[in-house]
Amino acid sequence: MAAAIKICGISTPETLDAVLDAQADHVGFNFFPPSPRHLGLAEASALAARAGSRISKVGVFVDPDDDALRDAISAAKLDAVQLHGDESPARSAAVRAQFGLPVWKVIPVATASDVVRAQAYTDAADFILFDAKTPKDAQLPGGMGLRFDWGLLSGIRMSLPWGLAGGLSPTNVAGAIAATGAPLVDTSSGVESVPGVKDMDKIAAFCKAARSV
Ligand SMILES: O=C(O)c1ccccc1NCC(=O)[C@H](O)[C@H](O)COP(=O)(O)O
Repeated sequence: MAAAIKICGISTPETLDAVLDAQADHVGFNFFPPSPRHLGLAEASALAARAGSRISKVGVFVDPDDDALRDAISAAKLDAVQLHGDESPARSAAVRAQFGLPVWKVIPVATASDVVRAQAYTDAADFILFDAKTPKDAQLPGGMGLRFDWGLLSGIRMSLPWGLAGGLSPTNVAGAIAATGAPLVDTSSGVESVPGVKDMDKIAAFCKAARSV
């Protein structure tokens, strides 16, 4: 079965349309203010209205408080919440219980022990997204175009559904799926011309390449 596709960090109507035209499965809306892909509530609301129910809308957050989650979920009619910070299993479970949406917990990966850590979220999240661990002094915890050693996922047995992120692009996504068996792939900077500016041709090329495996 083809890997599902999430295009993250969409911030304009035109690039949202490219994602819809390419029939990606999920679109990511970023609610982390320091990100170049960050959306205000009014922008997110307008994009969500344009997308309607044609695609699953995933909100990306970094250690959000409940007010931030409530406002974004309501404005963007989110279908899932992606927790991309240091959220513990208890916090992840609390978000899920309070807001009644599936929680995607991001596990930053640099070593084999990071992959093992995902098991702690078995009863606290609905989906695990493995992403490259960014350096301690990095500006962002994601969306940096960094990849990790995909070999760390070799033979992986997960109790939760999972996906792969980190440095994926139209040129390497097919190889990434072939190497890891990832059931979902996620990209942000790999389909951009400069940070925060999505490229419609790259979005189409990414989706085509992901489906070629
Ligand atoms: O994209 C961002 O700016 C961002 C900022 C803070 C937390 C997460 C962020 N992105 C989340 C994603 O799901 C990205 O798609 C994922 O990190 C992969 O990014 P990239 O390596 O650029 O493809």
